[in-house]
Amino acid sequence: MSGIGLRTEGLSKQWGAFKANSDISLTFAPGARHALIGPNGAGKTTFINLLTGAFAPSAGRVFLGDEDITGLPQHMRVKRGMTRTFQINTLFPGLTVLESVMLALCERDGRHRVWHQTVAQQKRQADEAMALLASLKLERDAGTLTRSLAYGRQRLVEIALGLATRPRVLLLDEPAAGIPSGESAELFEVLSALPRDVTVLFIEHDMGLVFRFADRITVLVGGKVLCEGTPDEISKDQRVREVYLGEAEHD
Ligand SMILES: Nc1ncnc2c1ncn2[C@@H]1O[C@H](COP(=O)(O)OP(=O)(O)OP(=O)(O)O)[C@@H](O)[C@H]1O
Repeated sequence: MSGIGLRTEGLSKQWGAFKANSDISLTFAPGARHALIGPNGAGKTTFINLLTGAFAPSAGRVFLGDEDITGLPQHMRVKRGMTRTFQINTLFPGLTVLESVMLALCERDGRHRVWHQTVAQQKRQADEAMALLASLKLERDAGTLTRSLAYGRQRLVEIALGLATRPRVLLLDEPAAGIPSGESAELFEVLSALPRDVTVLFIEHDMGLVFRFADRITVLVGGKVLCEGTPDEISKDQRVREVYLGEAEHD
């Protein structure tokens, strides 16, 4: 499948009088590695929740390619090619890495309620799962229980489960949260090597990783877009330095 863009128009989320997202209009180009940054409470996770359909917007629209998906439930958005990972670990601890990915493939193919599969089907699925694990440099962990993996590798397995849905847009909410810094760079190396037909939007607090791996950056502050641009433009933007990067002491 080819890459697909994502666009929002006037997206807003309000709880009572509190505006967590205000009038956000953004475009994420097909194949982009787009970072969403901003101080704590800026509304980044809320925005992702509006994209995935976990929250209904108070106003505004979401487009996947040319299709208006604002009214679609979450599982239909996954079917259309939009997948997310979470800040928290959501793995089955008692399954091996390979079993976990094969389960995700079964689910994708609608075979999770079928008790019988032919040997040929199983083989195809195992081959696909192993290829996916290889693309994330996880093949040597295929037979390991997910609970026995180092945390950084567990996060990679989560990304493998997301990729098993064959996303065209992958939304990552702090994929490196809780990972030691050496391992988080490795995780981002793997992510940046994903095929360009997957559009990646990620939330990340580590400015080193953001500036190394993003080709576009959007800065959210107080639920609004402060600015958007290339890493070079963002690093030179005086407003960003004052509001956000000053805090993170990025140079
Ligand atoms: N379900 C909810 N009901 C009410 N307020 C909420 C809800 N979810 C989030 N908020 C509020 O919206 C604001 C934005 O939260 P959000 O989690 O989107 O920020 P964030 O930029 O992702 O922050 P962080 O970087 O700390 O994860 C916060 O003040 C939060 O308390």
